[in-house]
Amino acid sequence: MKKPRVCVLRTDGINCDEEMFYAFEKAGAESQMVHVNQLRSKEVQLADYQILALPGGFSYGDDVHSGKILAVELTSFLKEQLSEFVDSGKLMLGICNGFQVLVRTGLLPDRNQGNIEATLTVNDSGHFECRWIRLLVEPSHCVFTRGMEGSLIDIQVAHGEGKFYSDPSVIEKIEHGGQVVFRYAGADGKPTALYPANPNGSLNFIAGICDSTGRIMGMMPHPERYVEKTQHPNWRRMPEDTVPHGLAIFKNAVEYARQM
Ligand SMILES: NC(=O)CC[C@H](N)C(=O)O
Repeated sequence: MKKPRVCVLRTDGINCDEEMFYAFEKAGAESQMVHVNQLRSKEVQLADYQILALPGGFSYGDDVHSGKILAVELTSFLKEQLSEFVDSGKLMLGICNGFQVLVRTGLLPDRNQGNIEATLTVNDSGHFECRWIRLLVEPSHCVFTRGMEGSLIDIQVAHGEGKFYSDPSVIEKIEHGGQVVFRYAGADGKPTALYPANPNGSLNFIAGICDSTGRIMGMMPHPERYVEKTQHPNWRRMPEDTVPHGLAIFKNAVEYARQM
């Protein structure tokens, strides 16, 4: 069966692109590094891919606001291509800086390019948080977490601006629309506002959301950093057949994209 093709989008300051590339390859896809200028010049066509992956990092040095400049670039020069991509049933994944970009384009929470309805702002702690945390996978429309609902996953965060924040009416829409995909969880497995289990103070403990189709997903934590068992600090104590929690997310995406 043909491998789904993944466009791993790069630009100045992105630094999690190699990991994203590897995670999708490991999950059975064919990854390709694409610089945003290659899409702008039409040297590369977005339509040739089934998945668009926006990696983490510090695009354009987090200047103005994390993810802001890349978001403006995308909505200014690639708006139609992005809409066509989503409307044709394809997948988009934004991790950390990629999530910030998706929110600042308006593609999240619900495919409204140019209309920013939410933000990811400075962590309540006031500093960069880089460590392992735990997430609860919520029941949602998200195709990336099929079969994982209700489970707890171990994952790393690495961000300074990860606090999900928006108007209460937007939060309500996301909550009632089954668009909350991940929440920060405490040692008891329940969603929590308490630091350090919740690293940023996100409203409703939100760590990741999807659009109403479930095909655009953004999350602050980094699943691409846990696609090998040995990346987990306690890997020696884990059962032989443990599937790294991050890999499960990429496998779901690849499985879905195979059916296209
Ligand atoms: N790892 C990342 O993608 C970091 C995102 C962003 N630069 C922040 O600090 O919030």
